[in-house]
Amino acid sequence: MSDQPPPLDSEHDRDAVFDPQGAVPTTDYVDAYVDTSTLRPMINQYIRYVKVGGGQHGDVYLCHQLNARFPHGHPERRIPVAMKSVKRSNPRAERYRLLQQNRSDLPLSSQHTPLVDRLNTTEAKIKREIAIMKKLRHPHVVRLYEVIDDRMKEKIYMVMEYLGGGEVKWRDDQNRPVLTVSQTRRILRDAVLGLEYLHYQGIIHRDIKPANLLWTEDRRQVKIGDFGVSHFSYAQRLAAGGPDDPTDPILLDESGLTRRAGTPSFLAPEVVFEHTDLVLSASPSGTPENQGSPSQQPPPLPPDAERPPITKSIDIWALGVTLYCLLFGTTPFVASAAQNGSEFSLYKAICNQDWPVPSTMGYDRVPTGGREPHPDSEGASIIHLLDHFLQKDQKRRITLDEVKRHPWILKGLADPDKWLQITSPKYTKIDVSVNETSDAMSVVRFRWRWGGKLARHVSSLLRLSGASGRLEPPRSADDDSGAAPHAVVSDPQGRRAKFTAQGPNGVGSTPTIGQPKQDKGKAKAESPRTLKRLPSKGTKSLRAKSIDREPLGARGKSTAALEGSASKARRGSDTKILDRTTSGSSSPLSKSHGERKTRFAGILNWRPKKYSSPAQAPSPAEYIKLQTIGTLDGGGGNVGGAAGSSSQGPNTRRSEEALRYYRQVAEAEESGNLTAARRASSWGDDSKEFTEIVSVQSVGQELNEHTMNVGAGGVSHERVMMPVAGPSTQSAAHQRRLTPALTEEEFEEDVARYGQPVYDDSSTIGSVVDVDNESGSWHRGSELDDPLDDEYSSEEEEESGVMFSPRRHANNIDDDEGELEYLPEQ
Ligand SMILES: Nc1ncnc2c1ncn2[C@@H]1O[C@H](COP(=O)(O)OP(=O)(O)OP(=O)(O)O)[C@@H](O)[C@H]1O
Repeated sequence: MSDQPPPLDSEHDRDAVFDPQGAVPTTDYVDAYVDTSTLRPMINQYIRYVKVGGGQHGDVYLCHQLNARFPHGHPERRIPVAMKSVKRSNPRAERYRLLQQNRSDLPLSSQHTPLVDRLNTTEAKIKREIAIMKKLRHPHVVRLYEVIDDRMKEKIYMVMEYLGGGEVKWRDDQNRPVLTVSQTRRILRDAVLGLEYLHYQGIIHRDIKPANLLWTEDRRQVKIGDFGVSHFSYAQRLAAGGPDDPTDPILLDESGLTRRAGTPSFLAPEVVFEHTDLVLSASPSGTPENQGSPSQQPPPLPPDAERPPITKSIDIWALGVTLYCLLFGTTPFVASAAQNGSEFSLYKAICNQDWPVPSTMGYDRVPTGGREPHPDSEGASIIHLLDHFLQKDQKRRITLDEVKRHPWILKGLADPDKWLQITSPKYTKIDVSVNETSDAMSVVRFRWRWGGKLARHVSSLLRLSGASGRLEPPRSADDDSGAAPHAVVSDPQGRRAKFTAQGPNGVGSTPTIGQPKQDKGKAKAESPRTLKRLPSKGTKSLRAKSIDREPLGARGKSTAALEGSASKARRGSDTKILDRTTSGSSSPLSKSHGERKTRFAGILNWRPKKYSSPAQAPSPAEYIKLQTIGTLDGGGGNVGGAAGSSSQGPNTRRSEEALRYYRQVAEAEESGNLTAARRASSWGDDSKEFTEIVSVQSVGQELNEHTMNVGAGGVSHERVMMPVAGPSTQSAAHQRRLTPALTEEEFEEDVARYGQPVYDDSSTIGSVVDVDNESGSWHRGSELDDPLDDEYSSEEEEESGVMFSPRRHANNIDDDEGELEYLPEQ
């Protein structure tokens, strides 16, 4: 395997990686339609399918990005993405915030009130999450592709890489581990790499836990997601060797770090420092002799005791807790039942107690040897690592670099030195300045104009009749021929309009690596008539006039200003703590293309030909292959692992259920498509290896938990499919087979009520208390919204100003009143 894999940008290169270059674009309009082929709702170029997750601020949907530039059947014509829709204002969160502010015993000192919280909106928090995600580009970090932010709408949409495997599940309903030790090691490796990259970028995640590690669809890799409470530290970025580049000022507000956020069982001792006992503070190693027992409570710290700084080390602690969870099926520290499972008793335990060592670890029940394992045993190695992870004194806690070099982590890797070299975050550095971000704005759009009133009327008729993608007879899911109503092509220099004919389906707003340059011309040629047509007489845009274009400069500025920051408020749950379940509860074209290429030359390994220093930079294939080698080693395949067993633990699976739900249809209609995104994340662009790994799978094999849960880096015994159609064709029996996580009663009830199974989940819990104002309360995250929320006719979306209307197809544009309108450059 050569260091420099072949270039990826030959036309229709099936191994091209879906890895949009440049800044994440912000699209400043929302056009909502009903896709007439699938009767699914569409937002811009995205067809929305099922809800795969719900969080504090919004829901996450599986969507397909249509890319009409590719022919029917092309694997990249429809790329699965995850779309998180979040409301700008969350009345409940706002009420809670106001309540906090109004409570006289809960003064929020301005000193500790982050800038974004002074801005005081849910929107600011979302903006912060977006601003952070925009900076991230790593194989083990969930990627943000596009932000759809129409200021006239109530919701902001974040289009992300779709992780079809769902959250990492780590225990069954009996609190037994469901992952093998080998699988656990591979998950940890992935998480360490992702986290190392985050820290290198100056980002503290603050909510590392299994539920925020998402599986790729094939369960070979995990990626870190959910940056809702993450914190960007410019100081840390510089300390990590990062460049002194201009960045979003709102992200520079360091005060947010003093506010507690995260999930209680995963909070580091320094975060809940005030619960530390005096004895421990005198000898902060956290050794067993420092344990505090309820009967012999050592005195608490004096009030003026100095709080340790909150650093990236809190993520390392949380990763250690995560490792413990995966190995043992329980959290290392639990709230005391004697104290009614109060959160304070949990914090006491975190700060003062040692953690127990169960006799076996993993689904495969590997003996640990307890606290005194045989020195040569795997148990000894793991307990040693855990000891260093769960070091209460942050100064003595292990660093990620040390974790990577730990013998257990390196175990089985074919070439550990090489692995260490190529996974260094210095190869994955990315710098996206504010200017670049704001530059990635729409300058040209085409408007699909046709009977707005009629569209709304039809839409409402559809709603009244209860028609929906979910309940309607099946349509050809790939019958999406073409252009959706609008196209946005960024022109960061704001000089000229760029024409595309494919509308929002095109890559104008989400470019694709490997996209031949000729495509633009080709696209023009495909529908030249469209571009020349004049606006239709007497027709109305479905979009509000007020979102018409504004001067580029103004828009760019406003976007920059919008890049808010916020530490995401989290909600906690005493109940969760009591139940020991807290842990699991839970395109951009800008600047010149050449310049962009250069700027991103050092990013990852996807485009090796652009490395300035080939001798240093590993090739994508090398990176991936080594990863694969490392994860196929030493019992690594572990197909026998029980990851994500059928038991319905506190973490339910939505993404993977949704995926499996579609899989059968995919088999019927598409031949094993594997998105480039997935190839990128799993195998890179080495087509040979990809073929070797994927093509051996037995297509007709029955799906089951066993084969679906091979673990990070394991060998999938399933053919990897794209979800391509709605679930409506499935019989109840078929659905039952695909939803093992549901009980019989749940299944029947769901089918009776909704016509299909509905998946359950719960939100992350966390805190919005200021660490200096401990009396803040905890409360549970909201449950998922109405399971029918993914209907395009939802009241909520009407309230939000999103009206789905029937969408027309590009190949029908000559039929009647349909027109494309080109809005010229101002
Ligand atoms: N990119 C993705 N691909 C697939 N599923 C996803 C993706 N992102 C999120 N999900 C699913 O949606 C759920 C909620 O997403 P996320 O955690 O980002 O929302 P949130 O509002 O921050 O939630 P929380 O309140 O738990 O923090 C996740 O637990 C996961 O199951």
